[in-house]
Amino acid sequence: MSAEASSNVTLIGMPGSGKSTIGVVLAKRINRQFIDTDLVIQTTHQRTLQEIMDAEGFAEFCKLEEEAVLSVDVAHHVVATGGSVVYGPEGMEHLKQLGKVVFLKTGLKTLEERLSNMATRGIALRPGQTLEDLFHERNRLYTEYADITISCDGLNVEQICEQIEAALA
Ligand SMILES: Nc1ncnc2c1ncn2[C@@H]1O[C@H](COP(=O)(O)OP(=O)(O)O)[C@@H](O)[C@H]1O
Ligand SMILES: O=C(O)C1=C[C@@H](OP(=O)(O)O)[C@@H](O)[C@H](O)C1
Ligand SMILES: [Mg+2]
Repeated sequence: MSAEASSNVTLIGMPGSGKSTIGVVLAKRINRQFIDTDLVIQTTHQRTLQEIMDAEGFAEFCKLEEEAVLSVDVAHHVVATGGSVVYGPEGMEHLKQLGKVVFLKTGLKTLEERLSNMATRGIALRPGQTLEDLFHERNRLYTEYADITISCDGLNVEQICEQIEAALA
């Protein structure tokens, strides 16, 4: 990995774990640009994530998400991803090449409190899958891909940024 490429920091974790919120604050604090792959998908396809998910379904959404991730070619960025990014192994390999991958680990209770709008938030749930099922399935994948894991429960955005910065130093 080149020094230039390794300057990126990619945030992964469950929907509601704070990737988009923390990403932009972290970028400002450590003087990087910010990119959210959810917005790359939306602007590329000129549709909201929910519209894509409703029209195309889970498998196609994941394919479009991986394509969007593979199109990201940046340096000195904080990259916030969508929670389902870990279903795309090639996309994850690409993000690992671009820099450090940080897992924002958040407990199920915190996520349940934050994700009151599950039905409209465009979460890639398979038929019959609950948030708890998803939580267990995804946590294994996030852990596998993470270079750094931050336990976020009980911390505010600034405290999480401080922990990420300390782990990157
Ligand atoms: N550390 C935190 N403490 C309290 N609320 C948070 C924290 N991080 C994120 N949030 C809130 O949780 C919600 C989901 O955050 P978001 O950044 O959209 O998560 P993600 O991008 O991982 O889905 C938002 O309402 C955000 O304000
Ligand atoms: O985890 C998921 O299944 C998803 C999370 C969303 O992003 P956030 O993790 O930023 O909410 C978005 O990519 C899409 O709606 C699917
Ligand atoms: Mg987000």
